[in-house]
Amino acid sequence: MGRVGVLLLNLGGPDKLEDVGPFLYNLFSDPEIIRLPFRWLQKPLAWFIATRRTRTSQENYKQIGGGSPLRRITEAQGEALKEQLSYLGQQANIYVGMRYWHPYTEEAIAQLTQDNVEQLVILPLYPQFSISTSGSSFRLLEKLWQQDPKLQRIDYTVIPSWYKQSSYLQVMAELIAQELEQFPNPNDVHIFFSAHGVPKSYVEEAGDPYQQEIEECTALIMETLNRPNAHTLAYQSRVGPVEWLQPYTEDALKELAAQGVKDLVVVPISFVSEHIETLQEIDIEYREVAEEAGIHNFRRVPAPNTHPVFINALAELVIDALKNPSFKLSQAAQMKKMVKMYPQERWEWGLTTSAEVWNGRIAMLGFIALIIELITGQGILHMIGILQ
Ligand SMILES: C=CC1=C(C)c2cc3[nH]c(cc4nc(cc5[nH]c(cc1n2)c(C)c5CCC(=O)O)C(CCC(=O)O)=C4C)c(C)c3C=C
Ligand SMILES: [Fe+2]
Ligand SMILES: [Fe+2]
Repeated sequence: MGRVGVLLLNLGGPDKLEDVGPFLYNLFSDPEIIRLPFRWLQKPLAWFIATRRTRTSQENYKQIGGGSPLRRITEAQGEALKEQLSYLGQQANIYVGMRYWHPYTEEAIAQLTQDNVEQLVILPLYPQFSISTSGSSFRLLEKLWQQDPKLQRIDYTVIPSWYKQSSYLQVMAELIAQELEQFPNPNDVHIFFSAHGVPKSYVEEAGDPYQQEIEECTALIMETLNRPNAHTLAYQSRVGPVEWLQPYTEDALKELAAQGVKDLVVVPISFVSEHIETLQEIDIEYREVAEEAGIHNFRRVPAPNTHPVFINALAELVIDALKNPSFKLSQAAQMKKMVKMYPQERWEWGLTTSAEVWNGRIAMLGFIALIIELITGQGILHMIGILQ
């Protein structure tokens, strides 16, 4: 076996408050995050939304110490994975590639080519696949591969999603059980799975398998836990005015409180590391919502981070991937036949010449309206709540 590398993919987060603006700009510039009919509008709109969101987002990062812990935790996971792989007899170099902040995926790719990696396992640190997370990273990697003949010589394989992996299910069940045991009557505690949301159209129009994988993952964790507790699945972190997957976490918490639930354990299900959406959104914002509604005993299950059973899950995934036939980026990006990802797909209304002309005119009007709104602070985006 040649020199082996493992590329861990994650979203990235601002290390300090000054990074928040440029990080948000990178995020909103991604067409897999904001799906627009006109590609040329992407960057101005990204700049606009990022500018308007920076202050609120900075306030949130301030509450968790002034920056995201995602880089530190992901690097620690990488070191622990290297050790565990070596213990299992597999030597490998680990590379961390973030989508929207340092260390960028491009930096990781440059490093692994310099190290002459011959066999590579691409492992997203998202248990479930979504167009907006793993899909976006795969799309970027596909582009980098097409551009670089050196990369094309690497024998690589992709793990598109891994929410069914037995050691992962085991660690989730263990972490939940530990939290349940903190209550006087563990079996009476309500288990609340809070998944990261995505716009409903991703699932219903673009064919994102995310919701189905989240639902299956929840059922598998409950099966592994093997306890009689009642449970709920809801979706957090909605951004913007469009409809996202429902029920929303906030509404579901109020609903459970109205039903008389007093003891609750929240399980963050789309993440494997602590970050702003666990430390700020769940621990501060949703706790407040729950307590105000009457759920007085609110606990949160920690993310797996560097838990040894979780690191072993990652190591098992890598070892299995090296043994199995390789899975290519093009296959991973289009796992389900309906999945539509940019830039391949074009909107139907852009397919005729006259439609293109009209698209351009409408987009120009939209862009002018956007600039006016930016200057005056008044307009449709304020009215519908996308801007404050
Ligand atoms: C606007 C659309 C967004 C979609 C769709 C989305 C999906 C999605 N995101 C994660 C995981 C993470 N998101 C993080 C930050 C973050 N995400 C969005 C927006 C969307 N996410 C924003 C605006 C931000 C910045 C924070 C904020 O201002 O709210 C992070 C990094 C957090 C950190 O600690 O820095 C992660 C991780 C998943 C799993 C997901 C869909 C499945
Ligand atoms: Fe989010
Ligand atoms: Fe996000």
